[in-house]
Amino acid sequence: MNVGIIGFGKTGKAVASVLLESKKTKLQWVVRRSRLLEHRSVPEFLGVESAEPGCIHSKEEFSADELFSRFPVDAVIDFSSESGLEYYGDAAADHGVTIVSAISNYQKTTLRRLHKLSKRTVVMHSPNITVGINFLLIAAKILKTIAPYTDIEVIEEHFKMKKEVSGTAKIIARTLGMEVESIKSVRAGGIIGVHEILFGFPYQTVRLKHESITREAFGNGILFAVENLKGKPKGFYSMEDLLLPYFKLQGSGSGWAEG
Ligand SMILES: NC(=O)C1=CN([C@@H]2O[C@H](COP(=O)(O)OP(=O)(O)OC[C@H]3O[C@@H](n4cnc5c(N)ncnc54)[C@H](O)[C@@H]3O)[C@@H](O)[C@H]2O)C=CC1
Ligand SMILES: O=C(O)C1=N[C@H](C(=O)O)C[C@H](O)C1
Repeated sequence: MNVGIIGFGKTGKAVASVLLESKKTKLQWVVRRSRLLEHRSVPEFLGVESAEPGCIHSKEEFSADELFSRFPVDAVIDFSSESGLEYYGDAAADHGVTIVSAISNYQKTTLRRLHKLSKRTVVMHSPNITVGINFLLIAAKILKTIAPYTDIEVIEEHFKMKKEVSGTAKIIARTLGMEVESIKSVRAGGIIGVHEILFGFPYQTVRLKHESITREAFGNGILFAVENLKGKPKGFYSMEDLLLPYFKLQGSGSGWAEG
């Protein structure tokens, strides 16, 4: 699958390195704000051997329409910022390019715009694209259904410079019917991303916890997403939509629960 990345910052670089290593994707280009490194290649920048072009472009160089026409991709992956969609959204829909947006904190208006684009192409949005956190979210929903009486706390930990409350934590809180103001945030050092959902039962505590050890974890999530979006009809998808089919365990089951 031919892919392009918008945003070549902390996470875009890590995701690009994972995509270059994968045989499932071919990195055609990355688009960044600055003209620095223009026309160099991501493999060269990362110092890795790769036959993939991974050409570095600045958003000033081409319109997105020109970019998709000259360097076609099957999917565009967004690790830029809220404003990234303005640059590529319409052109992606015009060219039938799948949109995978990983922007964690969208304003309502931008989210509505993304939904509108999903009428014209496949769109996936995930504020946290790791398989682990989305599995946790499904597990938390199940546990809350089993034990609606528990006290629940959502704790998120990130690197010192992250200003906003994590988009992941907000989705978790909203999914569990909690106020986003109740989220506990820790900012320290270079923590990549930790999310914990604590269920306080009367005589026990259940902690569902996920830790992104390096930003390459998000690259693995992207690989899962593009693989599972293949062949999907136009529409709006979350990582949960892609994970749920895997919850139907095959066979009679051989777990310990059968005693
Ligand atoms: N969904 C997920 O799993 C994850 C989401 N994120 C989100 O991804 C975004 C980027 O995170 P970081 O890489 O840590 O930030 P960063 O600030 O290190 O990198 C963002 C890059 O995108 C560029 N950029 C911003 N707006 C742009 C535009 N309109 N066009 C082209 N380039 C643009 C910036 O110049 C910068 O180089 C944030 O919203 C963050 O919350 C980050 C990690 C995981
Ligand atoms: O900014 C980040 O880095 C991350 N942001 C996402 C969020 O805000 O939820 C996801 C991940 O935790 C890393």
